[in-house]
Amino acid sequence: MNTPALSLSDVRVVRGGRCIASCDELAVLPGEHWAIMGPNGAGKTTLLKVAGTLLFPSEGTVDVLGKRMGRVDVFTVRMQIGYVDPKQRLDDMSCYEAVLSGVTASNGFIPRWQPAPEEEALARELIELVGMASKSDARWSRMSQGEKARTLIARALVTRPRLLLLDEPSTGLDLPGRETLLRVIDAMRAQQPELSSMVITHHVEEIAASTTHLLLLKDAKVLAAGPVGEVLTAENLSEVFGIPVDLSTHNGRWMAIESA
Ligand SMILES: Nc1ncnc2c1ncn2[C@@H]1O[C@H](COP(=O)(O)OP(=O)(O)OP(=O)(O)O)[C@@H](O)[C@H]1O
Repeated sequence: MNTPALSLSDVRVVRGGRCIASCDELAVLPGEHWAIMGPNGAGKTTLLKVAGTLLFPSEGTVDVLGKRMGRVDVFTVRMQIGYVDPKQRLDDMSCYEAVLSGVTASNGFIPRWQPAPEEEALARELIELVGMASKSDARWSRMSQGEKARTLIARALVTRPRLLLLDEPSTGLDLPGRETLLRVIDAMRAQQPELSSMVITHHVEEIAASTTHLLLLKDAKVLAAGPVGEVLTAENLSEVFGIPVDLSTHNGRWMAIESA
């Protein structure tokens, strides 16, 4: 059976008496790659945190990688989830050390910890995958935002997660930086066919070509969810963002502007 990487049912997150995110039904299958879009405050990060077992909903059922939240030790599930928050700060270590530190999920290199040779080899492989091989000695404090984003993705992949969750990975990147990051995301998905991923983004130009599905959120509710070809429409974008939108495609990617 194709057990979903993530399954949400009647989920509601309530804070201060207000529902800040909800989702009636959602299943993310192995090999599916979802983009999550919606206006500021729509509840995107809140839902991603629920998916990452970092936040428990006030109501509803959450199954992550076949395990029901509330019935299992979340730490065992978390080891199979890669969560990338580009705002995360790491100690001032090298790219190689930062990636390896993902094995122990520590923000710093544990002095007496010795990585296994396979872990070192995987770290090098992932550094290559994210295009940081020539900068594996670069220190965190001197990395550009794009280099940090790529290092954090490699770090999240070092435990070979089955579910990868990225919260606005393109934030603050210039055009070449964004395009490099999207190539990294496409390459990573191609290399790991069983991986499922969810990526929050604010702009359709930041949706990687390998994206299979889209979740649109508005006012803490799901406005539409399904295959990207069906859900990513000018009509849906206009409704979710509250302005008339023209949408076009180019080489398997998308562009959106306000309609004249
Ligand atoms: N702990 C909390 N207590 C009360 N309100 C919260 C809490 N965390 C988030 N919120 C509110 O819930 C709403 C949804 O927040 P969330 O961060 O999920 O939105 P988002 O769609 O990711 O927004 P953005 O695009 O601005 O990052 C926002 O109005 C936010 O202020």
